[in-house]
Amino acid sequence: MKIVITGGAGGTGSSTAFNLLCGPADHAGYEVVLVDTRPNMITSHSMDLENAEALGATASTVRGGTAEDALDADVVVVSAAVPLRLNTSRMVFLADNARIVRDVLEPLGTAAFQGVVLLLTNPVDPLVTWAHRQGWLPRHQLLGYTLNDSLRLRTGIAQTLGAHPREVDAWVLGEHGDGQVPLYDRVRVAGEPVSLTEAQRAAVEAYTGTWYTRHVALDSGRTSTWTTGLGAARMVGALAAGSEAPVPASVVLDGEYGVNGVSLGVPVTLDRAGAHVLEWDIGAERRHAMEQAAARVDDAVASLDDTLA
Ligand SMILES: NC(=O)c1ccc[n+]([C@@H]2O[C@H](COP(=O)([O-])OP(=O)(O)OC[C@H]3O[C@@H](n4cnc5c(N)ncnc54)[C@H](O)[C@@H]3O)[C@@H](O)[C@H]2O)c1
Repeated sequence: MKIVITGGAGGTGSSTAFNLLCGPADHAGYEVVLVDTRPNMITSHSMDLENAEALGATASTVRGGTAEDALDADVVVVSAAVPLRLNTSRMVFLADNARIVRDVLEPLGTAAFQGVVLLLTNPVDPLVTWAHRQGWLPRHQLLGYTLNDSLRLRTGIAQTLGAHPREVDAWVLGEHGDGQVPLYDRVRVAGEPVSLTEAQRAAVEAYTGTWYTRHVALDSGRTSTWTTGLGAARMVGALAAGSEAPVPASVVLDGEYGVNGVSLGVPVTLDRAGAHVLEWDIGAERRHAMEQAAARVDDAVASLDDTLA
């Protein structure tokens, strides 16, 4: 498996590489290639990470590379982006990051790329939607990383109920942004269904609803690099080996959940071909929320088309 990380000198990209090198022993050895517009930083990470190979659980390797490495990769993780700055919505990065994503993905479209792209760059749903509309990649080969919303919901529930987050199974679909659609009626703790009281739900939402703004307001200049690198590496592992375990990811929908032609977070299974959408019965209220989230993303893409025209 050749895994190219474009933006690999940055926080999430280098964390993804690290987690791929340390990954579970049942994952195959990966050839991890770091690509970035900061060559010295790539060299720095490669010199550091290649020494960690000796402690790795598999025969994975890491090296620096160039943009051409992506063309024959099995998976391209894209975390290339402009630097984080103070904001209250990921949408402020849409136009600047779309230009970067175009530089990365357009050549893949031209080269009839056969692998899968996992896009981390924000705002992830409009960028996946927009990139798909350019005709560069079929929808199953282009997925956006949205796992963190569900992880934050699991953490919020765990803290509220005094459980360990690992025991909590809880899902957020919809937009990786204001149009989140949490599935409170599917919450399980230690395998058992759990119904939160209004007060418990309010406590959870106080955690999840403010996580992004609280973190950005720290003005640290860093994103959620540890969680995202670990989550992205796990998803690469599922893409490589194939997995029946559902995970959330943003995929352009083709009528599923009442949405057409817009990418939103939905449950998927992963294998070498990419993402396969699972259609769960989420009820009329949440289907409506999915449609509203799709309208928000669609509006953002329309504004982007105007900006880039
Ligand atoms: N989807 C999610 O849940 C999630 C989670 C965390 C971060 N993110 C997003 O991921 C992106 C990256 O975050 P980060 O913390 O790694 O940022 P970062 O600033 O640390 O890294 C971005 C890297 O992209 C590189 N880059 C810029 N233009 C490039 C180009 N044309 N080609 C190759 N490399 C290029 C930069 O040199 C830099 O090393 C941001 O958009 C962030 O919001 C998404």
